[in-house]
Amino acid sequence: MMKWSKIRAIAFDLDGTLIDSVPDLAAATNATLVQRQYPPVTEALVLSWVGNGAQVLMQRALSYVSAMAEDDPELQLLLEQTMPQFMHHYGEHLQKHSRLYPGVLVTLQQLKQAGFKLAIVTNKPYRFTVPLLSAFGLDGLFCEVLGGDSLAKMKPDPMPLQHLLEQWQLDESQLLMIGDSKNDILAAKAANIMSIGLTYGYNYGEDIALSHPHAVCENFADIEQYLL
Ligand SMILES: O=C(O)COP(=O)(O)O
Repeated sequence: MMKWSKIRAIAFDLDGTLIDSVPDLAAATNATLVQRQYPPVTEALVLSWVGNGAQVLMQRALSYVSAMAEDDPELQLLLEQTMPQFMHHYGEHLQKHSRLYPGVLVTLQQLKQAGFKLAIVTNKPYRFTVPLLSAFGLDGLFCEVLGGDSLAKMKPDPMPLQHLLEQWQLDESQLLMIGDSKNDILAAKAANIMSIGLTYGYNYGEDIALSHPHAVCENFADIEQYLL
């Protein structure tokens, strides 16, 4: 039986949960596409491609503009050539237009104050995750930061969450995953831990409730009712 009162540590997703990062991801995607002589795409399209890390985002973007299938070997080759350009552009944009969602900073501070161990478990490459956290004054709050490339597998694989369980010597009932995407909820279920789904982020246009997290919240601060 899963119980909120057992939770001692919380893993947070980043994009679409703590930070609205799509404006900068879209700017970097478009700078890359234009550099490759493709037309730019809308922010709404980029939003629908976020969730499985930088490489898959660019793979979806290139497939869209070139009309090649995502698994076409020619697209794979193009992707390999294009990734360094995307990584450069995203490094340039990182926090230009991104913003923290309402209530994030205060709620995280209160949870830390209450004694919860906090971690970031994102599919964003690690090298962008750390500077983004510090740009928004969040860096001191987390004892562990795992990027999409920190371990051999990323969400929806449970590996990053299993890593935290092991690292922190926690029982499965003591770790909670909070995120906006089905990748977060699937990873939590595969790791046999509790999860909260947030409705305001990016989930490929799907209702997060369809992934059956243990609770659904409309605002970040609403998570407090289960924890404080
Ligand atoms: O970078 C992505 O594709 C998604 O990142 P997230 O796991 O923080 O939502």
